[in-house]
Amino acid sequence: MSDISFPPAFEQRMREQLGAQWADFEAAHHQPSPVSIRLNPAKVSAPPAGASSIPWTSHGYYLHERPSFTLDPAFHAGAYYVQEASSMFLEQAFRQVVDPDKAIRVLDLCAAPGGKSTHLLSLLNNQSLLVSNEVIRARASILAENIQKWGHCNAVVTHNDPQDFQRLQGFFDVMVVDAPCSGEGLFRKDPDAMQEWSPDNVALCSKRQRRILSDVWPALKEGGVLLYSTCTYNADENEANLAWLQQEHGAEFIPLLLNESWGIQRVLHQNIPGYRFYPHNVKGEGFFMAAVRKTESTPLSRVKNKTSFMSPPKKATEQLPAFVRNVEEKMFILRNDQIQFFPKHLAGEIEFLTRSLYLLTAGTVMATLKHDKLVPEHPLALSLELERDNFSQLNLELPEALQYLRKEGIHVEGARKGFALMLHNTLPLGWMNVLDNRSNNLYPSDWRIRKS
Ligand SMILES: C[S@@+](CC[C@H](N)C(=O)[O-])C[C@H]1O[C@@H](n2cnc3c(N)ncnc32)[C@H](O)[C@@H]1O
Repeated sequence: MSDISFPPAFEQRMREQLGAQWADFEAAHHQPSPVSIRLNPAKVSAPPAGASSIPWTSHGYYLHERPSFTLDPAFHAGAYYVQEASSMFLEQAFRQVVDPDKAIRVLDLCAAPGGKSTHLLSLLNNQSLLVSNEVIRARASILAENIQKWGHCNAVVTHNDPQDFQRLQGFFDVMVVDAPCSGEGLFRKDPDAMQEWSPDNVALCSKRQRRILSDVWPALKEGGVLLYSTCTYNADENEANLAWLQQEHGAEFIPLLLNESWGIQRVLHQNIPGYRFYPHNVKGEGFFMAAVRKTESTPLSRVKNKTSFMSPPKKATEQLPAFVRNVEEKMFILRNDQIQFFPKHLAGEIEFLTRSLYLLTAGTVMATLKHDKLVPEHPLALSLELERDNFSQLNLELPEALQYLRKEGIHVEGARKGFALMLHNTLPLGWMNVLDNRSNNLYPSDWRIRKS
């Protein structure tokens, strides 16, 4: 049993906060963290052998041991996301407050590496739009990678400061703010996080969270819903921030229904309900979530239907049906020699975003244009919209699949000349370019497996 010594000020506060439950809380920190994944229901349906369901989410599973995810081709194919179980409670909040049939605009403000955004994509209907934002550049690239892997084309990845969203008055129906926090709920999983913890850091985080909330609040429409979460236990970063939001702006709190057996604690602060996850009561890490409805009147941004995107040249457009399903329902745009596509009905909204924010990706990055020819990009191989039957497909056994994912050379006997799709257990992994006497592995260098 490893010895855990909490920062003294943290321990003192938690002892007061938990009372008789303190001993159980401390004991939970001597237990291993549960390992959990969330399946991409658009790519796989069968749970892994021996896995057990996470009760508050439809596609989340606890694994009985931690496999090497890096050496599992399905992980690289976007078939699942490795995510901490408590965070998947987002699904409960979302399903309880959002009409599933309505086309809505959702912002995930602090989105990297993409756990909540990929989850939201599985919950949203095809008519809806997800704007997934990250303020730190390197993290925004990882976010874009994870969104592309998930395979949906109704997401935009932006790299902006929260205050930039003030340009989008009343634009969003739902906002998820999974705020940067002091991380008390991660002490079991990552004991090094305790080194960074201090009462001053909690105060700093709380101040920053208020600034983030007030920066982004104008972009939520009247009647819109904010889902606020952190992975920390203290009230200053959670319910006190929400009480502040209510005082400063018009907001009402939305109670969520809980199943008692889940072990989630309902907290009330000035009559404001929040939901707290403690590792001794819940099979997951520390987490907090609350749902808030905006009651303050807000002017609405005017989105025009007319767009001024650059279209691909005619010769390229003629080739699109060979690559993508239902091209008539999509808009294809040319951005820096790359063709990206998204649902046609979202064109006005995405144009509006392009004028107001810095977009890394708009929908799926499908191909690069080379002398009027389309060279497919990696995300197209993982896209749910790929016209798969138009390509040679080669199912690789595990050793070859790993060779492919390391970007090594592999034999592609029997594949037609041209771009061929590499698969493992029927899941697309990426492209090979098959030439007369050789073939080129087109797996992206940045994404390749480096582990032996
Ligand atoms: C808790 S993490 C988000 C995790 C993510 N929602 C997920 O489920 O994968 C918080 C994120 O906020 C970002 N962040 C840090 N400072 C920020 C700020 N001042 N404004 C907005 N986001 C910030 C961090 O880079 C980090 O990606």
